[in-house]
Amino acid sequence: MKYPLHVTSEIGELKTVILHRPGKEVENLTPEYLQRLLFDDIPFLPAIQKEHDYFANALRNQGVEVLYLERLLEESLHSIQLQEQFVDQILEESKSNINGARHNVKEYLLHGSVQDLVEKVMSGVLKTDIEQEKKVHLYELMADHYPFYLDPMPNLYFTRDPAAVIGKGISINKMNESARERESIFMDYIMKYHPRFAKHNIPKWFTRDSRFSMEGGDQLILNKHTVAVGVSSRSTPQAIEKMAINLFKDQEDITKVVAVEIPKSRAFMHLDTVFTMVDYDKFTIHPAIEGPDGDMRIFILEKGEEENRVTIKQRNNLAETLKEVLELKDIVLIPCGGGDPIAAAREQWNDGSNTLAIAPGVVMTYDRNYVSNKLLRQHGLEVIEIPSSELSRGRGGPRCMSMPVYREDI
Ligand SMILES: NC(=O)NCCC[C@H](N)C(=O)O
Repeated sequence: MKYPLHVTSEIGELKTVILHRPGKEVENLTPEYLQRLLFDDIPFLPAIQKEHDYFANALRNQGVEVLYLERLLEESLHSIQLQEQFVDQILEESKSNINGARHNVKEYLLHGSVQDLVEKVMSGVLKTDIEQEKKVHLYELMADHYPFYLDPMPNLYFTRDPAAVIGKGISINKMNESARERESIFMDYIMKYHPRFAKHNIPKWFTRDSRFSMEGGDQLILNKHTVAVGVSSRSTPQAIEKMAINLFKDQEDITKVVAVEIPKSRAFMHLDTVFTMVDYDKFTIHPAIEGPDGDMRIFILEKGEEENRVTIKQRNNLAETLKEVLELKDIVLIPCGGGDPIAAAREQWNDGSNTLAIAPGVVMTYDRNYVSNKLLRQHGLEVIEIPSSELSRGRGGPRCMSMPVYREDI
């Protein structure tokens, strides 16, 4: 069987991708919990599903194999024993909400098909889901005070963040936000138990038991030698260094990890919300990540002399650093919203810089970012637009909504 993981760039022809079709979890959002669950508004489920289906079909029309996270997880939980083990881990990691009610919630989750199990875990378990006569604790009787035993996971359709394939291996991420912490359990199970992945000895460059967080939106593979990682509100320098050491040991071609510091703000939560690669020498950028005179804090990590050490060189200009590490004479930075302060801020808020390259020079973007889309076309890119009224409410774009597992080399 063909080795299932291979990603050596951001732009190589995309062959296989993992998506999650938004489900009932987004209907379990209410205004009170929006901020904690990292949403700015409540999507209309039939409409967000329609837009997501359009996205998946657009990928298929380009010859991309679309795998769904929910199906992969169901196929991974192929024995009763694994289903129980999975539920125990989910309950363990959701402990704040299930004090004393563990047995009831476990029984509720395991009663039914494996599809039901996965759907219930993703959509959350409401106090009203458990029969009234089984409840013995005060908090269980107070659904109005807090409605959930298990919180919903509305951010699951951003499959980019909980894990990232790099080269022949994977980084199973330690999520920074508690609302997203459990999401990376799914990819851990898929890699360990799904028949497509389990029999290959897949290297893990980073694991979710780390004390320090890192999320996939910050992990960009510039070419087969170079990975860029955002130092952001979500990804820590400690995690980046740890992953760099592991990559330098076992991913033969990787020689450089470039840590790019970005402002710690909600609008710029990951590097891919402000910077993506769209062609061999072209990148989208939100100009606000550069300080006055284009200054930034950028660090190039390389393998150190001593075991488990790296050497670090500092740089301060993104364009110059990209030319240096990619060995290019020139590069083009395409500013989100054309650099106009209003259009740039508006389109960046709706993920105007968050493009998904499906081949060199061919990208998927949200239709609403018409200023940025026009500019990308003026720079010679082929732009495939995705409807985005509802998808954009979760604050992520086409790159955030996709986890590439196989790309052709460039
Ligand atoms: N890579 C990305 O930027 N992903 C978007 C994640 C949005 C989600 N609501 C979050 O705050 O984590």
